[in-house]
Amino acid sequence: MAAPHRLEYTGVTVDFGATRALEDITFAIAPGEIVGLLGHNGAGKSTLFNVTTGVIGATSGAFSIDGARIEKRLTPREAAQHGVTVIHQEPALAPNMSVLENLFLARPAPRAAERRAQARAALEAVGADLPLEIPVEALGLGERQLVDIARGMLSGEMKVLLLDEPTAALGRAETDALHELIRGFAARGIAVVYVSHRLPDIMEVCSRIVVLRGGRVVVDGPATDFTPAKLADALVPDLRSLDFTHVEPGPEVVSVDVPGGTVRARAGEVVGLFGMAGGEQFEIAARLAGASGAAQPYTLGGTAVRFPSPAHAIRRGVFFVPPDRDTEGLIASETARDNVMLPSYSTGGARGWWVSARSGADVYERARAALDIRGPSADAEVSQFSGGNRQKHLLARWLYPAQPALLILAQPTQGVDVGAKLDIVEATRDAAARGAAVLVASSESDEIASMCDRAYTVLGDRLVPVPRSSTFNEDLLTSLLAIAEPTRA
Ligand SMILES: Nc1ncnc2c1ncn2[C@@H]1O[C@H](COP(=O)(O)OP(=O)(O)OP(=O)(O)O)[C@@H](O)[C@H]1O
Repeated sequence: MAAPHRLEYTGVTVDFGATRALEDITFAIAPGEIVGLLGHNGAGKSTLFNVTTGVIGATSGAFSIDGARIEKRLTPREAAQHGVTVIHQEPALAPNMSVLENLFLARPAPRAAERRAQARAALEAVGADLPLEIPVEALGLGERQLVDIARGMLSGEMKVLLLDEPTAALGRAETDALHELIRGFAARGIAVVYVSHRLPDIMEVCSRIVVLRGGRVVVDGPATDFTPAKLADALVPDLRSLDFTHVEPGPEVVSVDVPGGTVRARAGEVVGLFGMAGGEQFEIAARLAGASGAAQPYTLGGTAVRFPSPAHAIRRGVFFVPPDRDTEGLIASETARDNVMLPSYSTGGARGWWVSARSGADVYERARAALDIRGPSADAEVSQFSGGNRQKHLLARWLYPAQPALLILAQPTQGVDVGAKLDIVEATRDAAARGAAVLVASSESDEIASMCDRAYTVLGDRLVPVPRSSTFNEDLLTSLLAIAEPTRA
């Protein structure tokens, strides 16, 4: 008789009130398979993971692990005991506790010597030779993810590994290392489900592709059947092209001296700030918006400014979308509409923005249509929207209620699906066409290339202007390598 499937879903359906997030999900994964789970924002990927890890219960249907059928909702701990491990983009670890303490957090710990031996074995299994006593906050993101995976290994035999956008914030080398580790796990018979909006990552490691749309499985086949274009088409059948028109730039809006040179942007321009993952470009972005400890003096619309807080910057039309959407941007318990309209309610009237002439509801609906936001109604809590649709709310807040003078976006299209990327690029180009200067800070060269008129590459005390060209994406990477080389030597 054939070995049972490692993981099998049979008729899993999940309703959130009137929203059906998953409908009759039925598919099985063999030991050693690496399945790429794809779908646009709100398609149901996180919901399926949450059912599998016991975060939520299915409305109907069940799943089984190694043939053992699981009908009722497990606690997350029971799910771990069944061999289910999940890795998120940002690992859920206690930052100021040590590696060792984190490994045994919320689980029965053996005696000290045994604990250390088990910890070492688990870290070795994930290829992480880390000191046990160092606080987790001292580690890089890639290393923190490895600690998280090692934690999963301590629960017993790992049977199923769920990866939820694990590489979204990783650099190339860390991504390669993680992929190698995933392949190793698969070779040992673990079933892997890999969620990512980065199609090249999926194509690189997955042996099979499952696409969700509207909570249902719409495509299921071997990865070799797909080209990137075919995949994009399966995800968003009516994908438009990424072209945009450049407007003739107006007067200079911003000029700021940073180590290595001066960053300038004119009205109508979208200018990239490109660098390493977690690099200086994000600090520059936050400083301009008053969102960093050190207030940065610079020239805005011809006058010298220095914003001690985001509120000061907002009053001058400097809007900032930070990279970490959920913790820095949105208020989970407020409605979707209020999350978009909130800053305008407090300051809009005084400045006579057009928001004051219309009701907030109109503005919200306009933003929602322009960004193609999908999910529950405007009155639902924003936490009920999927990750990508939450992100669109944050962008909507700064793009629609008021016209920005300077719009600063950090990784605006990270974690959103291919269709949503286009919506965001269009909305950003539109803000520029209406007269804003836009700065886009990113560590993804293709994100910069998809929306910017030109860019600066920043690293350490170096700043290199990169003009747009037909090889813009490669030029960005080359410029980063060129300034990174001497510092490595
Ligand atoms: N707590 C909740 N309450 C109500 N609706 C929810 C809740 N969580 C998710 N949903 C809805 O379930 C659907 C599926 O969302 P899910 O988060 O699974 O999507 P996803 O595929 O992971 O999307 P993304 O790529 O944007 O993270 C969406 O319509 C979402 O609005």
